[in-house]
Amino acid sequence: MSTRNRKGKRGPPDKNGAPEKPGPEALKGAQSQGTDHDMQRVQAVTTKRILLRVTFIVLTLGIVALLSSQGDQSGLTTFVKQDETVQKRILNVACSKDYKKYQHFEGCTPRRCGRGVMDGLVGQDEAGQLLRIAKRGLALGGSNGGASILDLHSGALSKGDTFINLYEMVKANKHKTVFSEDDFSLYRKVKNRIRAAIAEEFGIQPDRLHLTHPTFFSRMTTRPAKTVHDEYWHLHIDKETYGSFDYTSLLYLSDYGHDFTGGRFVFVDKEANSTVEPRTGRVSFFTSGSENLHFVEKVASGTRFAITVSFSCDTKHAIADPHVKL
Ligand SMILES: O=C(O)CCC(=O)C(=O)O
Ligand SMILES: [Fe+2]
Repeated sequence: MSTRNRKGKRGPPDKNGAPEKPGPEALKGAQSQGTDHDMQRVQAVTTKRILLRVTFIVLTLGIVALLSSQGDQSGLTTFVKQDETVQKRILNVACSKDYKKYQHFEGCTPRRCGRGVMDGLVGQDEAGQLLRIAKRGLALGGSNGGASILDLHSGALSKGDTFINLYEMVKANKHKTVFSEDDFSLYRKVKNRIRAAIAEEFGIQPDRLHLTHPTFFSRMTTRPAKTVHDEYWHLHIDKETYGSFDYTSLLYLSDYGHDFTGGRFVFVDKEANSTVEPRTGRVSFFTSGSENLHFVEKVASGTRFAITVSFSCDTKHAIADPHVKL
């Protein structure tokens, strides 16, 4: 806005309607008085504008920083990042109403629901050894599509477009056993540690939690799916998908952003989805009802290894620890 225009409009009209012409001295004084006054107004308005702009910029930057620290524009937040180490991070979530329709096992069925991540539970050397076990077993089979599994308990192994039984194949081919008692002993030790951590978190006696089927190693790649078994990325509820699950845990054997991209675990919540970024040795666990609806993103590059270790409150669904099959 120009001060000259405002000044022109404000001058009183003379009798002819023309603005009165003040004398030179008056004009000088009036001009200098008007100029000082106007200068002060201009400065005040300019200062106010600068302050408003600075406030606006600071607020905008603050909001952008807050949003980027919490998630991206798609409403995705990160529960645990790959490059952080968490002793234990817990989020309590309200148990779904679905529990009413399931059989209740007092002292075991979740009364409190939630999810948690622990990085210190399984050592890097243990995770490395478990990865070698997974690779050794999966090398004897492997899906034609992007998802292969190996179940140490039953011997189920993806092969081509179907599954074979690794233990039967080994027996039929008169191979030496693929896994040693040390391998199984490590597997049991790690499984029991995960079980104890879940039991402690949810206030359950560990022996009330029974290992259940399916408990398996998984290998996920970028290969296109050949059968439905390769479609690991679907949204699901473990309790609905697997029936026997009450508490699910995942032990990651590879690193998001290093060994593979994509492949993050995603909890689907009302407000915003939240991811667990796999990290070698990281244990993620949660109650298996619809309060923990989830999916795994498609792997975009590399290979992702994990173990799904699942527990049931129902003794009918208990499976035995794996041993060397002779
Ligand atoms: O591997 C994962 O991160 C999750 C797998 C999963 O959702 C499942 O096995 O039910
Ligand atoms: Fe699942």
